[in-house]
Amino acid sequence: MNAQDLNKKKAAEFATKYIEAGMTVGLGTGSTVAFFLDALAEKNIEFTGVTTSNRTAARGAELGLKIVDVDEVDHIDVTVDGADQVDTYLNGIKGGGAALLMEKIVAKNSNKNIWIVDESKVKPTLGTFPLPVEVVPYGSGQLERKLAAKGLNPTFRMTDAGEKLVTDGGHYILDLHLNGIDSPELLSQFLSNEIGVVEHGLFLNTADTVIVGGDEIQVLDRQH
Ligand SMILES: O=C[C@H](O)[C@H](O)[C@H](O)COP(=O)(O)O
Repeated sequence: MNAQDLNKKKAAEFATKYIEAGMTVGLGTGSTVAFFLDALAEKNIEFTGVTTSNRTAARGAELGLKIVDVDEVDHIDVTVDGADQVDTYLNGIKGGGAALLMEKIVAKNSNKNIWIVDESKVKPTLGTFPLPVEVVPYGSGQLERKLAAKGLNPTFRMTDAGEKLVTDGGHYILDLHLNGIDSPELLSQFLSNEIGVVEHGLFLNTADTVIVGGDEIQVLDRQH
């Protein structure tokens, strides 16, 4: 296992401390969350897991975990998810695995959000990781041109087969290749107001705690 994966695994294993029997737990998506699912299965406690993607639902089922959809629960105690980049205010970019829409819905319905990342993902400012924007297929070419004219350097996310990637929700992803984001709040507002944008990967004021895997584990808590 390479150093980055080892650090993801360390953060994921540490996060299981926050999960108690009987809880309803939002389960994010991605390679770091995959380590978390393994560690949770090993912990062998009863809990209800709320999925954020077909991938997480399938892996959870393979591990014998109880997995339900978000509308089947009346609350979510805590959600554990990965992130692609996290800044010093604990804002982040998510969606590298194309699961941002369901992840944001689950996060916004959770009492607490914990992110698990390896140390290479913590940056002073956001934006060197391409920002995913989930868009309705109809008119997405027009939207791409509009975002390009704004200097936001969009590209459609493609599959290995050379097709436009389709998310679990049936949408496309436009990745914005930015050179840093001066104001995440303004960009978030701008994107949210564009017709055809379903959701974007800026997760602002969402994470309560970020667990950073490195030589040592760092636990960063949001200052409310
Ligand atoms: O859409 C995917 C998610 O936002 C992931 O949590 C994020 O991309 C981090 O993924 P990974 O743990 O594989 O680096």
